[in-house]
Formats: sequence, C-alpha cells, structure tokens
Amino acid sequence: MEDQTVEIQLNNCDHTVLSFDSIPSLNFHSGEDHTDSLDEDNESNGIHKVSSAQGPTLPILQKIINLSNKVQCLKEEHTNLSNQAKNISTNPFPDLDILDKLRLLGNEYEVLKKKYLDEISERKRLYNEVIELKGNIRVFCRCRPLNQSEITNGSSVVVEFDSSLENELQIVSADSSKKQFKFDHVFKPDDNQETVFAQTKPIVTSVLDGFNVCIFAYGQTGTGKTFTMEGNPENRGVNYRTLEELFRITDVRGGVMRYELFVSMLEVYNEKIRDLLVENSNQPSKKLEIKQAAEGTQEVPGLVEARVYGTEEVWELLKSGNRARSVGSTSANELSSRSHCLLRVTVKGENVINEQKTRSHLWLVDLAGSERVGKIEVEGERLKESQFINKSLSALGDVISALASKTGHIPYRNSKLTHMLQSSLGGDCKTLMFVQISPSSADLGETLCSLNFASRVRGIESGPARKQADLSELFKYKQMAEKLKHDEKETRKLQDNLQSLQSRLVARESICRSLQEKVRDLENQLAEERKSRIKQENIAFGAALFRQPTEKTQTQKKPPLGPSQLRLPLRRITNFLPPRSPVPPRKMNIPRSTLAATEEKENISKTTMAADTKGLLKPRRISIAVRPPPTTTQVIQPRRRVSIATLRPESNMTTPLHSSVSRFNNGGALGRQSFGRDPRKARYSRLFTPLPESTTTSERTPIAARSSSSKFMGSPPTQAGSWKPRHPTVIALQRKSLVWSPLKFRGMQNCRKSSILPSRPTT
Ligand SMILES: Nc1ncnc2c1ncn2[C@@H]1O[C@H](COP(=O)(O)OP(=O)(O)OP(=O)(O)O)[C@@H](O)[C@H]1O
Repeated sequence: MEDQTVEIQLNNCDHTVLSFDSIPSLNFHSGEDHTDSLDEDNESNGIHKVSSAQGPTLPILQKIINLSNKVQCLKEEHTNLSNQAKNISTNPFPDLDILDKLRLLGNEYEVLKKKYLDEISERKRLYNEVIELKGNIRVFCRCRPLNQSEITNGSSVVVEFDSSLENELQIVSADSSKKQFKFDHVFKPDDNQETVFAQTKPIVTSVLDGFNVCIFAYGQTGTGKTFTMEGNPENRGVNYRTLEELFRITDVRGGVMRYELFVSMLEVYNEKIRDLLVENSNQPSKKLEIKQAAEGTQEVPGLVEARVYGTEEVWELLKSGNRARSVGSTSANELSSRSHCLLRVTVKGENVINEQKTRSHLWLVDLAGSERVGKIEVEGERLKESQFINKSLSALGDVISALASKTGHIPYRNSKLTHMLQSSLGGDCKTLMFVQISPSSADLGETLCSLNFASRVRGIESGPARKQADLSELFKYKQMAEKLKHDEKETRKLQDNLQSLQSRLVARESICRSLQEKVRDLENQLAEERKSRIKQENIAFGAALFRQPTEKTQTQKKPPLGPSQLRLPLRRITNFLPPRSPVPPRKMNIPRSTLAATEEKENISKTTMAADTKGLLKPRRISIAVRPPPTTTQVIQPRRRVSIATLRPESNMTTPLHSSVSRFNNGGALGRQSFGRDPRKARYSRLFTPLPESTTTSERTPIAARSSSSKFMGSPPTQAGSWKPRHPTVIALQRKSLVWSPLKFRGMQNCRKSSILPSRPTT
C-alpha cells in the first residue's frame, strides 16, 4: 500500500500534513452535526479549529472534531454544575425540601441507632448466655504428640481418644484399666494451633464486651504449656492469636466502639514479681507488689503497661518478654519455664453512641511445670524453684477447690499467683484452663494427677459472669456519691438549725403576743381605775361645793378643771420620791433668826395638824413635775411629774386640803386667800416653793421665778448667793431639775412645808 498524505488546514497554521500508512475509509460529512467548525473557545483551549467546509474530512479528523464537541459539552455541563454549586454554597438556607429530607433522615438515623444498640446488647447477652451454658470455667485438654526422645525410648501411648465419644479421653493404666475423663474440649496430638484457638476465641473476645477473662495452661513440665500459649513463629500460640483477634474485632466495631489495648508482661519467680517489659533487663529489677486498688481490683503499681496498636508490635513485645523470662534446663525439658508467666491485656472500651465505658483484663498465663521434685532430679537452685512452683500451684489448687466447694473464704492470698488472679478467678469472670498432658506411659502418674485436678476445676459451678464497668469511672462515681451524701448531711443539719430557729422565733413571737395582750389588759385596767377615781373625785368635789356656797360662787367664776385635767393621787408610784438630802439642813448658811422663825412655824403647824388629824392621817401624794437635767446630747423631753407621798387628813370628805390648809392659813393671809379661792389648787399644787424669806419672788410661778434668775434653782440675786435652801427635800429636788406643776399656786410658802415635805428630825 502506498503512502497517502492528507493535508489539513488549520486556522492558525498554514497547513498540517498528516501522513498515514493507509486511509482505509474516508468519511465525508456535509458539515452538519459534529463536523461543524469549532468555535473560538476551542482555539483558545489549544484545540484547533477544523473546518470541513473546504472538503471531506478524514476519520481521525472526524474523531478530533467529535471529541472537541464532547469537550465543549462537558465544559458547558461543568459550568452549569459550578454555578449550581456556587448557588448552594452561597445560599445559607437550603431548600425546605432538603431540610425536610434531612429531618426525616435524622429521625431514621436515631431509630436505626437505637435498634442497633438494642441489637448489640442482645447479641452480647446471647453470646454471654452461650458461654455461660458452656460454663464460665471451662477446661480444655490438650495432649501433645510423643516427642523424639519418647519415641526413641519406646514409650507407649496411654491416652486414647474415642471418636464416638466427643470431648472425652481415656487413660489406659498399666493394668489395662481405663479411666475416662470428660472436658469441654479435647485436643488430640495432631490438632494444630489454629484448631485450638478456634475453640478459645469465643472466650477471649468476651474481654471486648467488658468481661474479665483468664486463660491458663496447667500441666507437667514439657507437656506443651508454653507451646500452646506462646507457640513459635511457625505455630503462633494463643497469646499472639488472641491479640490478633482483638485487633481484628476492634477494627470491625470501630464505628460503634472505641478501644484501647494495653499489654503488661510479668513473671512470678520464687514468689517474686518481675516485670518482663522493663527496657533494661540487666539492671536489678525493682520490687513489685500487689496492691488492692480503691475499686477493689488487684493492681501492681509500677508495672509497665504498653499501649499496643498492631499485631507486629505485639509480637515484638511478646518476644522481648519471653527473652527476659527465667528459664532453666531440667531433665524433663531443656528449656523449662521456671516461673509463671503472665501476660495481661487491658482493654478500655467506650461506646461512641451512648458513651458507656468498660475496662477489663484478659490474663494469659503460662504456668510453671507441675513436676514432682523427686522425678525430675533437681537440686540446689532448681530445687528451690521447684518448691516455690509447687507451692504456688498447690495454692491455685486450693483456690479452685474452695471455689468448687463454694466455701465462704477463698484463699487467694496464699500465693502471689492466686492473689494476682483474684479478680479473674471465680464467679464474676470467665476462666479457661488448658490441661496439658503427655501421651507417654512414662508420665502416666503425672498425667492422672493433672487430669484429676482439671476435673475438679471443671466441676466448679460458677455464677453468671458480671460485666466489668470501668472501675476508675465507678470509683469516681462512688466518690461523687459520697460527696453528695456528705452534702446532704450538711444540708440536713442546716435545715434542722433553721427549723429550731424558726420554732424559737415562733415561741418568741407568741411570748411577745401574750406580753402585748397583758400590756393591753393593764392599760384597760388603768383606764378603768382612772375612770373610777375621777368619778370618786367628782363626787367628792361636788359634795365640797355643796357645803361651801361661797367657795362655790368663787369656783363658778372660774370653773374647775375637767376630770381629765385633775391630778389624782397616785398611791403606787413612789419611785420618784426624792431621797432625803444627806446634807443636814442646819448646816445651811441661813440666818439664825430666820431659821428659828421658820422652825417655830413648822412646829406650830405640826402641832396643829397633829391635833386635828390624829388618827385620820392617810398617806397621800402630791404630784411634782420633774424635768430631767438638760444635757448637751439629750433630746429635750416633755416635762414629767413625780408624786410625793404626804400625810393628809381626809375628814369630812371636803376638798382634801381644805381643812388643814385653812388652819395653816392662820399664819399667812396669802395662803388663806389662795386656798379659799380654789381648793383644787390646794390639793394638786401643794408644791414645793422656796423658803419664806423671798416673799416677793414666791408670788410668781416657779417657772416664772426660774426664768428670771430663780431663787429656787440658784441664789436670789438680791441676796448675792447668801440664800441657800434649808429643807432636805428642797436640797434633794434641787439636785434634780424640777418643774412646777402647771397648776399655778401662790402663797403656799408658809403652810406648804409642813404638809408636803417629810418632817425633819427635830433637833
Ligand atoms: N502440640 C504440640 N505439637 C508439637 N510440639 C509440641 C506440642 N506441645 C509441645 N510441643 C513441644 O514440646 C516441647 C516442650 O514444650 P513446652 O516447652 O511448651 O512445654 P512446657 O509445658 O511449657 O514445659 P515447661 O513447663 O518446662 O516450661 C517443645 O519443644 C514443644 O515444641
């Protein structure tokens, strides 16, 4: 075929020459559809405009044109979508339809979430039920194959497996008798690691549901305990496979649960705990002790807890831990474990939907061999090790026996091993025991011992396993509850206090009320008494007026004070009576002649009164207004009155003072005039006045007298300080601020002394 050349003219090029080996077919288009000329956009995008107008187009050219058109279409679509996206992003309020749909989806999501959670819990429950039906303490028996030396020695096999009897084995004794043992599962010598783990898996994964799990391998030295638990790189054991499975499940449950896995590795060697994950194992290991945490679990403070994220990491850890383990050579096993090796996997789980937290432990224990000391021919250090091993295994046996017989006390603390496993052995956890046996007739006795022990363990009826909440969380809640309790106690105390205060307040209020009532009663009584006294007074006053018409006339000129204004004798009030002046009146600076005259008058009046009123004297009172002495800070008080008791004759029921005053007035015209004019005044205004010398000032009212350099309150100005009161009451009253009774009373100087003032002792 000869070469053909097609010349294509592009817009910006002069000519493009395309060479083909052959042109199989030429597809000519009339210029419609895809063969139309491309627009300028194509040109700008590097796509050359191709026109078919000039002639028929080649298939390749046609393809280019078609593709260009497709690109154009896609570009348009892209522009449209971009615009739509822009609209959606710029519009903060999506369509109502979208909102409705979102709401519906949200509701649906909630329903599904709830259903899912229900399903999860149901799955867990059923799963746990299955495990419980199988038994929380389960025993698997594994028999290893005859090893090379046994084969060489020609040892016979004493363990028989009947295929018709599932999970059972028979031990053929030397006398051909068979002893049958039944376990939860029996692994034959040819069962590989995978088969073993397939049966183990369901229990192991319980730890992810929050249950404590303990798996331990028990058996004679060299029976394959370490092989089962650890395995080797070709045949990895339960430990590695368990962690592998845990990682797998945590990945599967990742959407619902968040898990954190931690690994610790330790050994109990000669009753000492040794951390197998410490970085520098050459250094003397620090002493580790088992402590009971506040939550009630057994913890080993200072134990390394390595967070693990993947199987490879786990394998490295297990390898380094195993390297640090105490091993030694015995006649039974070249690399015999001389300690109990414990791998602890701590699983912290959190449900991302309901935030429920769990914290559980999985113990994977490779026990030291339960060999008989005599049999394995050990001595020295090995013998000591064997003794410790046997002691701790015997303690484990005791614990299991106690659990089996359901005794109250379980001797967990008899060994470090059982103490450490306390929270994972017993009722509230799942336990799996591998009893490892040898098929060799040489180990028959040991095999029987191990199988008997395992049978006892299997016989334990443990209660239902309890799900382990995160105990640190539990402790936190416990503390919160305690604080709440304390606060409640305090609140109760405060409430009690408040109540007692309230009751006291109520009691005081009632006392106050009763006192108020008493005061009201007393006020009423007082008012009654006043009324009756006024009545009596009025009667007495009326009678006096009736007997003395002249006086009545005078009284009518100036009407008597109303009953309310009358000052009644107050018999009970004596507190205001001023005490007798301690200053003897005789020592006053008064002229002797005046004093003598005064005394004479007093004596006369006393004698007269005594003669008239002998046997009729009754204690009476006369009111004296007392004003408290003004002080700079004191508020000015209204004037008050005091009553001074006197002895007054009350014969003939006349105006009380009338008769005596009339007699008195013999000595003074002023006095007579005054009493004769108004007997009321004589009665109520028997007030104390200055001594008789100052007759001019005595004419004035006491207030008036005081207002103009009073003689009563101080020395009369006329006598330039020579005047001093002599009467004791005067002296006493001078010490108080006295205000005269508002009832004016003049000219009583002479007669008053004998009636108002207490009688002075005669000298
Ligand atoms: N099921 C098995 N299949 C193949 N080999 C096994 C099996 N069980 C044990 N072995 C082999 O037997 C030997 C002893 O096993 P292993 O060390 O695990 O015994 P042990 O019980 O841990 O002994 P010790 O108590 O002394 O540590 C190992 O070499 C191991 O590989």
